[in-house]
Amino acid sequence: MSSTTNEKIIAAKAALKLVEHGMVVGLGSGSTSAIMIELLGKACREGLNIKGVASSGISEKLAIKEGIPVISLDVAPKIDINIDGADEFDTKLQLIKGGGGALLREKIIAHFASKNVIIVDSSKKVEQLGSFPLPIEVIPFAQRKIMDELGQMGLSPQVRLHNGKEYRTDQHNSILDLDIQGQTDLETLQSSLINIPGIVETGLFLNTTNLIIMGSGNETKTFQ
Ligand SMILES: O=C(CO)[C@H](O)[C@H](O)COP(=O)(O)O
Repeated sequence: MSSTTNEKIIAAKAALKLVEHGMVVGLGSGSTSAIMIELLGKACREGLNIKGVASSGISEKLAIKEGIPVISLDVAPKIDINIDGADEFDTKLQLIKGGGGALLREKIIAHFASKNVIIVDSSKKVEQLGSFPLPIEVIPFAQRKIMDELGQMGLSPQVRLHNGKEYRTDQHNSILDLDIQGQTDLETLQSSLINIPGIVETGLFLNTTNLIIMGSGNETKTFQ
């Protein structure tokens, strides 16, 4: 097993300790969240009584396979805890997410959750966000014009591809990956992007996270 995978498992095991009987749990997306879902599934099979709200079709399928009762956000009375991964984080608990293309539902769940826990391996910690290209979800109808505008803003948008075709999200939208290196005013960047009609959401998670659990070697480090 790679040291990165080991760190993801260690972080997920630490997060599992925060999940209590009766909770509604937000299920993140990506490889670290998949480990989390597998751990939650095992705990459910051993008697833990929780319900999950999935942030992507892939996570939903995995959760069902693992035996976690999955409910839709609409019928969830609340989300007690949301456990998700990240592509980058800084010590101000700001994140870039969306490497797996699930940023919209991930951000919706994060907004409605009482507590947001991010689980990561140590490669995800950065001084300043932006080495990882920022994913944004856009309506395909407006994609070409949005790309022109983002190009003028110096953000070098790239259309995300999958198997040689344009990637489509669970909501049938496109993902553009932006170069935000050197951008320090992330709140303003978020406002500028979200104000462009056709940009549905961005992968900047600036004020949602309560706790980050990072696997570091055989230990965890926390940021809160
Ligand atoms: O935001 C995400 C998916 O949209 C993931 O949480 C992010 O890409 C991290 O993935 P991984 O755990 O595989 O490194």
